[in-house]
Amino acid sequence: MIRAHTAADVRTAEEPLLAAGEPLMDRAAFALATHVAAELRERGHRIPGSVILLLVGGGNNGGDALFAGSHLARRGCQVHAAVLAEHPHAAGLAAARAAGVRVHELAGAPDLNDAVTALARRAGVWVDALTGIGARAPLREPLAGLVTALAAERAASPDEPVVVAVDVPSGIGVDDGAVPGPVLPADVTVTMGAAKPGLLLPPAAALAGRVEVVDVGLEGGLAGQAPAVCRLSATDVADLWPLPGPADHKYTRGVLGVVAGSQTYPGAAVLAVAGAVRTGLGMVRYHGPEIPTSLVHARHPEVVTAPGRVQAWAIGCGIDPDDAARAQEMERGFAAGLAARVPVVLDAGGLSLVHDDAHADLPATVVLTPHAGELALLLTARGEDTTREDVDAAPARHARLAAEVTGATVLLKGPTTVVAAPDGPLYAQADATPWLATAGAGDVLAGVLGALLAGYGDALAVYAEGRLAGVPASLAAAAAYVHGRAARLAAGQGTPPRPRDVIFSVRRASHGEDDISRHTTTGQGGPISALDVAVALPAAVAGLLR
Ligand SMILES: NC(=O)C1=CN([C@@H]2O[C@H](COP(=O)(O)OP(=O)(O)OC[C@H]3O[C@@H](n4cnc5c(N)ncnc54)[C@H](O)[C@@H]3O)[C@@H](O)[C@H]2O)[C@@H](O)CC1
Ligand SMILES: Nc1ncnc2c1ncn2[C@@H]1O[C@H](COP(=O)(O)OP(=O)(O)O)[C@@H](O)[C@H]1O
Ligand SMILES: [K+]
Repeated sequence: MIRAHTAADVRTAEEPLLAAGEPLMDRAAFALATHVAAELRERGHRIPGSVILLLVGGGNNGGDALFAGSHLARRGCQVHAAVLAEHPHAAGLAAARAAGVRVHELAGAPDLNDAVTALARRAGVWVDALTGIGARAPLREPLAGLVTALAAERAASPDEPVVVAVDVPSGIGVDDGAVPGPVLPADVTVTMGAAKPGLLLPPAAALAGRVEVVDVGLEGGLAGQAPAVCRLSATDVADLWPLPGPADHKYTRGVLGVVAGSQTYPGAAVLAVAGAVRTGLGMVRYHGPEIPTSLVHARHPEVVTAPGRVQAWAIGCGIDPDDAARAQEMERGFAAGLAARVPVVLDAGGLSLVHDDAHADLPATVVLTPHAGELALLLTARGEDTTREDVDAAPARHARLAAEVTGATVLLKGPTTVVAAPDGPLYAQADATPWLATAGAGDVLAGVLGALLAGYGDALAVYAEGRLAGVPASLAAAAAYVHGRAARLAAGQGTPPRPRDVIFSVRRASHGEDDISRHTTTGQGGPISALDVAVALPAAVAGLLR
């Protein structure tokens, strides 16, 4: 699991170490230099003679780059430092000069953008060390204008330089993932001590490139702090997965009640049921009129239509809340779920059930699965005027707000899926492929999540605040992971990039045991339908449990 910590938590963890004289910046700078060298090698460049430009701001972030630059200069690189602050890190500057880094003091220069762009054109690597966790986004002028000019220069240059961001791409919202102003997109972000929320959360995460976490010795200090944002990896999801044992039967494995599909959208019933059945569970009880039912049976003869006890509900895919008969069935299912205190997934039309505040204080075992447009409608209906654009600009904040307003867990769909409960960490899962942006994919996800929740059976039925707090959110994140993994398999792209807690450690580097392994990706893949995703689910789960 990747655990991201806020800037404040990182500072709290740093304090005692700095007071004890631990050389945190030396470790950060050494690892940064090692990563820059690795990027050069990976692209087939020799390290001696490579031209590197450091973009140096006035804080310790700039200090990291100056010390790293001195290591690289000693290894024969031609290192230029564009120093953009009046008072850069003094010891870093001295070390850089002593090692032969060419220092260009450009703070206040009238032709700043031109001067830096001219240096940038000659460099194969740009190191973005303008600001780190000490800055509040957006970047102020003149840095904002400079970053805009550099981003344009990079996009226009035939041999795109490698951009390595130090700790975070300068200008992102470190704690909330906002992008309120210009940011230079990075290929790699080398982040110190722990990932930061903005490196996992959309929209900023898309500007960070690959994230490498450097072990500077903060783990002990951070262990006591709850992470702000988590990302599950295959191992975490495997640990959460309900495995059938020899004594299990269909009722102990979990039964899911599904209210999905309508005359108008019959396919949604088939897709939600396919998602559930192929995720694995004891039984699906499907509730619907003749038309979706016959289609569901044609594809899934194992589905039962007799009413009876269930361990979870999935309600709303392919249902228009204005369809009075179907709306009534959704309400009946929801009321039954709440009365029995079993988990309920509300998707698509089912979200209208929580548009008014009749259900003000839902348990976190109710999981809402809106996309950005549906979340905006829900929040607006609950008195928080919100547009789809607002949600896209700050997905995590709006998912959390909806969780607070309703009490439910909220899984917000999108290129990165964000899960928020009223408290506890956020989850940000980026395991899918843009091929998944296709009609019906959300119906499959509702089935996956319903099956997973049903698989926890009565353990979640008695969920209160205690031992299982946070479990619905982690299961929602697990469902997003498996859904994304199935989409990648279906598209022929292999398994999701493997996130690692510590991708690179200083200790390993100094022993020469370079442990950087590469992502398991197989090309661009090809188009998929929602049904293809459902079909790939058993293989996605099996691959996970290997
Ligand atoms: N405390 C330490 O010893 C360590 C710190 N580390 C590095 O230090 C960084 C934090 O350093 P600092 O606390 O000095 O802060 P930063 O270096 O993140 O930022 C401070 C600088 O940015 C400027 N600034 C702030 N907001 C701005 C804005 N909106 N627009 C333009 N300029 C702005 C400030 O005037 C100041 O010059 C981390 O991100 C990390 O890179 C690492 O070296 C690990 C050890
Ligand atoms: N660009 C993207 N990259 C990866 N996954 C995406 C992207 N866009 C959408 N998705 C995923 O595709 C699914 C679409 O669901 P949804 O919008 O509910 O579609 P539908 O209502 O047609 O089923 C969600 O799981 C979402 O997270
Ligand atoms: K930076």
